[in-house]
Amino acid sequence: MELKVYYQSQMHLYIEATNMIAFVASVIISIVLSLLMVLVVLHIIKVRNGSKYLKNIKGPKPNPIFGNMLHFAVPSYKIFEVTQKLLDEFGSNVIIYNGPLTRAVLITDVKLIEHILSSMKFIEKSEQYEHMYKWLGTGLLTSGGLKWKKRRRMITPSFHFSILENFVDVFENVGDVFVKKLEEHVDKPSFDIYPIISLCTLDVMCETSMGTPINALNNASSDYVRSVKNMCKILTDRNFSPLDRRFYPFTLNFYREQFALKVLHRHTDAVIDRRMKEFRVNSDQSSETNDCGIKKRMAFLDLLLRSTIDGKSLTREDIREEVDTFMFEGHDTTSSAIGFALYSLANNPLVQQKALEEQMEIFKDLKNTRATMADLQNMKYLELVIKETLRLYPSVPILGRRVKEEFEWENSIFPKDIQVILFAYGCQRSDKNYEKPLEFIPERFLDMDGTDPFKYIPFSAGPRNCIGQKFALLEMKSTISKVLRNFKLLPANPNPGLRLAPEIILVSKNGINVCLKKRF
Ligand code: HEM
Repeated sequence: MELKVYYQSQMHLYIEATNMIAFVASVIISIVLSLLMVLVVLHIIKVRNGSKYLKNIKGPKPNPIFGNMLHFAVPSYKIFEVTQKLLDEFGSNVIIYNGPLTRAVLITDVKLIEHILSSMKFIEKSEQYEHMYKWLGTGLLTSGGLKWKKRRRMITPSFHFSILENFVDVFENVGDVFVKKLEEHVDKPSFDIYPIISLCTLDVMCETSMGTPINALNNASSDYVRSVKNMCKILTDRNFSPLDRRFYPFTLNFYREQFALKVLHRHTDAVIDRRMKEFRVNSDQSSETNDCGIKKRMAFLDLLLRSTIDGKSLTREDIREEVDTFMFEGHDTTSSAIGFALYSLANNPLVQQKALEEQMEIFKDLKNTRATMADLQNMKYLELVIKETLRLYPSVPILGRRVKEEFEWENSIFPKDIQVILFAYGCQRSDKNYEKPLEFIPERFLDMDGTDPFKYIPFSAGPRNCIGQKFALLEMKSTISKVLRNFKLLPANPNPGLRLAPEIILVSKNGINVCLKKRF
């Protein structure tokens, strides 16, 4: 009898629990359905109301829930293919719904690119750059408005010729270690050169921006090096995540980011504190010379310590923003460009031969000479090779801006706050802008005078162009020249080619594979 009562009560509990679950499930389903309904209605209203705007700009039909994002739900190395199809179908500017209610315009029209890039009205960055705030704060790359203007004015003199000249030694020293590392791969039929280049450019940026070597080439597993790499990966993941940003704190990357940030900021803060102390101690003497009276090399950090805005020195946080920005913006961009330049030289033997002949004219002893600033400036053909590399493989393939003011363009009104995606990669590979656009022809830059400068924007253009482009060009010349003089570059065997993908920078998902033979 007791057992029966027990079973009955258990059964009763079971039915109650089942009813409760069914009730909760139906509430959740109703909420989700209502939200979807609201989304669909808002989407329809938005699309209808939007008809006043962007009248002459077409795009694929958006889905009320995902917008056009399902088009981009492909492996990252297929994104360029998808984008090209959209441009072929809808013209040189395309509307893309990057969510149910938000849209952006993908732009390859050179005149429209010029209109946006050349104007002080359109200097605000798009919302993707906000993912970088935790690491870079609002330094030169991510800031906008008055803060950006003041910082730009303050930092511009740090890239003066006389300051860059001091960095040539750093390029050369790190380049020597780089060549030693490459020697470990000589005669292999194929190897991915990119990871070694990336450590090389990290070493250059650490020493030039903080004045402290990190020796990444020989210590790739140091906490700082791993954290820089992890942060770059996390930023890429966030840019392509279909998850709404509000869910980010519930992802593993959020915790990885916290950890990486601690390491990165601790390192930069420690270097800044040390240099600040030295600066205070030396401020009565000339801190620009060492104990023997020899002129010391100034890192960007030292220049920032001496800078003022509105008569006030920068705080530690201000300086950290800029130093971290140089670390981020200066290392991966340059490694991408060096990687694709070496790949292009390996796969274009006649171009490589011409570049080598130029090196032979400049250096009597190809192997043991260190390049000077004058040597680097004499590398005219190598400069064409680098320019052509950045045309076909722009390190920053996409530039994002948020339009802060409504404007009209060829009978289409661009609404305030719309995001525009300036597609440098598409523009620089279009047959509207270049003959034989997919061929690697450095000589094309010999007679580019008088053609539209906005069809070539690897360093962006206008007021927010790359402040580090001269630095980057010198670093690239120094590094590529060393590789050319020490090794013959050959295509990888077998040659897997490149699987290009627009991450934060342009990458090849299957690596940058080449083969090296020693020249001596
Ligand atoms: C091949 C190498 C490089 C390429 C292709 C490149 C490209 C670019 C591009 C396209 C922008 C504009 C980004 C945007 O509007 O979102 C930019 C901005 C910037 N770059 Fe570079 N960059 C390179 C190297 C460097 C180096 C070596 C440094 C530092 C030493 C640097 C520092 C910066 C900074 C601080 C900005 C922000 C400028 C501003 O908004 O005022 N870049 N770069």
